[in-house]
Formats: sequence, C-alpha cells, structure tokens
Amino acid sequence: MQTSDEKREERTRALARRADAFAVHGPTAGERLAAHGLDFLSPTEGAIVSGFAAIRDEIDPALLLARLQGEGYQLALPVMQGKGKALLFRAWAPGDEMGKVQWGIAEPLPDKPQLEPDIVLVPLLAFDEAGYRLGYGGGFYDRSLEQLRAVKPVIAVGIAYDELKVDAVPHLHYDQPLDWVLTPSGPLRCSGT
Ligand SMILES: Nc1nc2c(c(=O)[nH]1)N(C=O)[C@@H](CNc1ccc(C(=O)N[C@@H](CCC(=O)O)C(=O)O)cc1)CN2
Ligand SMILES: Nc1ncnc2c1ncn2[C@@H]1O[C@H](COP(=O)(O)OP(=O)(O)OP(=O)(O)O)[C@@H](O)[C@H]1O
Repeated sequence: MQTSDEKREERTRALARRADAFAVHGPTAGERLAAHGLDFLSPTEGAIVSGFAAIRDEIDPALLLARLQGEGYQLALPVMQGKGKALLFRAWAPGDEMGKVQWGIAEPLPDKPQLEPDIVLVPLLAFDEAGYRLGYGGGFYDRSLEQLRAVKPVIAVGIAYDELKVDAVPHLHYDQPLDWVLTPSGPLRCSGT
C-alpha cells in the first residue's frame, strides 16, 4: 500500500481517537499542559514561540500560551497563505483582536508584525516516538518547518493528548520530525532527530 493511503486510513482512526480523548479529558488537558510549561527546553529566554488557536477537539494550548507570555516569551500564531503554501507567523498576545479564516481558525490581524519563531507548537492527530506526526493533510507544518529550519535552528514541539501516541506514523521524505511532544503527562523527547 502507498504511504499516502496508509496516511489517509491512519487519519480516520486518529480523528476518532482524538474525539474520544477530548470527551474524556475536556478542559483539564489544557490545564495540565500549562502546568509543565516549556521548562524542559533550555535556554529559551526571550524566544519566539508560535502557538495555535485550537479548533474542534484539539487540545487547547491557550493556558500554556498565557503562562509563556508571563515568562517573557514573545508569542506568535500561524497565518495561512493558501493551499500548498507555508504558513507565516504573526505576533500575538492573549486578548488581541483576531480574524477568522478557513475552517474556523482564528488568526492575528494583518497589521501585526511577521516573526520567525524559534519554537513551534504543532497541532496533530497522531504522533510516534521518532517524532513523526499526522496532521489534517495540508502539509502546512511540514512546509513551514522546512522553511524555518533552512534559516535557523527551530524546535518543533507537538501538542497532544497522551492517547494520540501510536507505534509508527507512516512518513515520506518531506515530513519534518518533531523534537518533542508535550502531553498532559509531560514532555517526551523524540528519538528520530
Ligand atoms: N488549530 C489549528 N491551526 C492550524 C492547523 C491545525 O491543524 N490546527 N494547521 C495545520 O496544518 C494549519 C491549518 N490546516 C488545516 C488544514 C485542514 C483543515 C480541515 O479542516 N480540513 C477539512 C477538509 C478541507 C478540504 O479539503 O476542503 C477537514 O479535515 O474536514 C483544518 C486546518 C494552520 N493552523
Ligand atoms: N516541503 C514540502 N514540499 C512540497 N510538498 C509538501 C511538502 N510537505 C508536504 N507536502 C505535501 O503536502 C501534502 C500533505 O502532507 P502531510 O500528509 O504530511 O500533511 P500533514 O503533516 O498531515 O498536515 P499539516 O502539516 O497541514 O497538519 C502531501 O501530499 C505533500 O505532497
């Protein structure tokens, strides 16, 4: 079977698993994430961190982002540039006015400065120990991490429920591995990088 077919099937299973995890953990998952912070990364003083505005049953990093802002991190959120294009990242702080774009995803307004994050928090549907992840299939984060990593070292941290860990996520040459995954139980260092 082609890896793209495997990915599609894995995506269907992963969406069901994430819906279950969301139903079980609800908002406490975001509180537990925030309790860990990014203390497992060092040194990160003044680093630019891209978060994401959670949709549907994604684990919500809002409390984690609020904590990071309090610790002096500069926050940013991704902005879609269109299908097949890398994301760009704009400065954002909790409480900022937001624009809504496709799929109900809130984005910073276009007058906010564009930033190049040092740390990218990455939403996902499934992940494995090596750091491979499954997303919605747009390739947005693969393209964006490839672009950022060509310029400077970037740490990619998947944000996920513990239950989304699988033995192996099928991957292809363009898949950009995660360095860490942060779950409500704590940080996991990925082995594949
Ligand atoms: N909160 C959040 N923000 C994010 C992402 C994400 O996964 N979560 N992304 C991560 O890449 C990017 C957006 N990517 C997305 C890609 C597809 C769909 C989506 O819902 N697709 C439809 C089908 C689309 C179609 O073909 O018409 C679907 O799955 O039902 C959502 C987000 C950037 N921002
Ligand atoms: N660096 C890249 N250059 C060109 N095409 C790419 C690149 N990265 C990904 N793609 C394309 O994007 C498509 C989706 O990739 P993939 O299934 O890995 O997305 P995903 O990681 O699940 O989604 P997302 O990152 O948006 O959450 C693939 O069909 C692939 O052709």
